[in-house]
Amino acid sequence: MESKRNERLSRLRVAVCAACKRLPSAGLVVGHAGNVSGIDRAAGRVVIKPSGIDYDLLQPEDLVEVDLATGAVVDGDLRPSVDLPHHLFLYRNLPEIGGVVHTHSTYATAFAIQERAIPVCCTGIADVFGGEIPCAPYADNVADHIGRAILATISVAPAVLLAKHGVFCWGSSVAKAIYHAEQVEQAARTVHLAMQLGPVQSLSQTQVAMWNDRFQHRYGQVRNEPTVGSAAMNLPTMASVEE
Ligand SMILES: O=C(CO)[C@@H](O)[C@H](O)COP(=O)(O)O
Repeated sequence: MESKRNERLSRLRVAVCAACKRLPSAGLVVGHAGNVSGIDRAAGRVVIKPSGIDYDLLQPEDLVEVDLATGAVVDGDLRPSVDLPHHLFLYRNLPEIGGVVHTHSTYATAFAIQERAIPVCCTGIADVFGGEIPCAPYADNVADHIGRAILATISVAPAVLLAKHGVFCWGSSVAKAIYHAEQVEQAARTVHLAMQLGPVQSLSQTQVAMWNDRFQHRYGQVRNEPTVGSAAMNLPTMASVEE
């Protein structure tokens, strides 16, 4: 029993470490910005990036393991990401999620600086997000202010922009959370370009629902894992972590 739990947690460390390394390689962060975490709900543990660490040097054993209920560090010599309280807040309030990613990716943060949602104005955004990517009002970094701002803003999309700050995304696994972070930036870049050409109009709710339903339920293969993200990165999914 104990060995299965330890095995799960070490696989989670591998997944979170690989996802961390994906942030700079996908162009979603510069320097030490951003962070990734994953959760093992059966163990009640969150594994998160250490604060201010070089992504190049990061190893699974460097990650910090935290107790979900208390927020106490239970394994790791390094200080956890400064954004740990927001990750914990999301895990405590969104029981279905398995991974959280925070970035300052360029185009998405440009929308956040303008305090503007990314509209659902093309089929790719409808597919992945099922609606606009909303923007939460500015929140300072004290206590659970950022977590509360995100929670109050969530609609259907597994992502929220944070005014004057960046992006928080999540998913049922670490791999899906990273996939959503990549897709947010792709959406922001595309919509930004479209806006240079003239005003953009959102798709109707009916059209958004049709595209999203097909993508979420009939696109790809039976497990419908994202074909970019977990497969391309060969990351373990939360399902395999839970096996
Ligand atoms: O947005 C922030 C801090 O407000 C973070 O994304 C930092 O850019 C990275 O912090 P660590 O995860 O390294 O502590």
